[in-house]
Amino acid sequence: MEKNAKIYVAGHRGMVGSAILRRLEKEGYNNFVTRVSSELDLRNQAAVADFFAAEKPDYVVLAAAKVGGINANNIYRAEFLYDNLMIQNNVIHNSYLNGVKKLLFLGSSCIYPKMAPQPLQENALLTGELESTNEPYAIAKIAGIKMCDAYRSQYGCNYISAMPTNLYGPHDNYDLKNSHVLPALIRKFHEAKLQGAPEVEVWGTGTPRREFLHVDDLAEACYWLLENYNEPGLVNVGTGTDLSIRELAELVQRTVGYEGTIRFNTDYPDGTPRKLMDVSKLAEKGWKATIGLEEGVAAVYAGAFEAVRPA
Ligand SMILES: NC(=O)c1ccc[n+]([C@@H]2O[C@H](COP(=O)([O-])OP(=O)(O)OC[C@H]3O[C@@H](n4cnc5c(N)ncnc54)[C@H](OP(=O)(O)O)[C@@H]3O)[C@@H](O)[C@H]2O)c1
Ligand SMILES: C[C@@H]1O[C@H](OP(=O)(O)OP(=O)(O)OC[C@H]2O[C@@H](n3cnc4c(=O)[nH]c(N)nc43)[C@H](O)[C@@H]2O)[C@@H](O)[C@H](O)[C@@H]1O
Repeated sequence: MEKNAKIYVAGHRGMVGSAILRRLEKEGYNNFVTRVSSELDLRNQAAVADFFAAEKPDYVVLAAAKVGGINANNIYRAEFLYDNLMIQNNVIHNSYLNGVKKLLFLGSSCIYPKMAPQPLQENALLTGELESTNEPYAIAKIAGIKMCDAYRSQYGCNYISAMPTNLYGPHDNYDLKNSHVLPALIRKFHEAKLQGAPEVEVWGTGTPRREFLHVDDLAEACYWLLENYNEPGLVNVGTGTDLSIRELAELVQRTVGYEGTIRFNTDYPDGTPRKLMDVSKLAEKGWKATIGLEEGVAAVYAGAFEAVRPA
């Protein structure tokens, strides 16, 4: 990308968008256009059309989305489908109408079938049933991938799709009802330690396995993709290693220094048993994650994670 190119980072205030913005600023890019959702609701087709016509960005990072953990996905099924479809359709279509040179779309590892062979390869997409708890969100993300490819096929748009695994890092969401597991556990153990609580509740059985990538590693991968990757289809972005939720809880317990007990509440769903991604496609092109989980969680905790965001 040209150093003076105008880059629109949609969702720049979120965990991923802010990490990508930090990475691009570090590289010397300084011609950004951003909007918070109260200024520009990306579900609003007319507002997005006016925004793109006025700003005409050269590049777009689409990191705006309705995002949440297993509980939020399972409860707000309509919002996860509607919001994400509207955001994607409006940003991708108006990028095309306004001649955006390249767009990076962010999907998620939940797009793969619940029981697909592990580690998950990109060609597993649409080969089986999805996990029910986040099917609406996954369907929206799959639509985004297919839309990028359809606009490449019909209009020659260079729109690429990256599939990150579960992420964590600065500006994560710590709302205990709607967040992902890692920020939730960091907050739960932290508050239990402060309050001297005898136990911490962990959802599910503790047996599912998850892969966790620090968001600064993701931002590095996204920068590489923006500079070097111009192919249709999708590319997994992860660490290539996973652990059980029980092991994760014990890791966070050690990091926080909490000495009480862990209680598993199976009233909550486990979700997908495992979703370890095959990261060889990006590894063959020279990118690998560098931040280990123990180190990353310690850094997040030491950063005295931000106040809980409004629900
Ligand atoms: N977190 C993960 O574990 C994870 C894993 C895989 C993939 N991803 C993907 O990464 C991307 C970003 O996720 P994240 O974790 O950074 O989420 P996040 O912290 O919740 O940030 C989402 C951003 O989207 C913006 N947004 C939401 N609805 C909007 C609307 N109607 N109009 C305009 N902006 C809107 C928000 O803007 P405001 O702040 O201005 O309200 C927010 O900054 C998403 O595509 C997500 O699917 C995330
Ligand atoms: C990357 C994201 O993965 C998401 O799936 P997924 O990893 O199961 O979403 P998480 O909410 O991170 O849950 C991962 C696992 O951690 C368990 N878990 C244990 N304690 C907690 C807790 O306190 N909070 C939460 N949230 N989970 C907890 C949860 O039951 C599940 O088995 C998708 O729903 C999203 O759409 C997105 O794709």
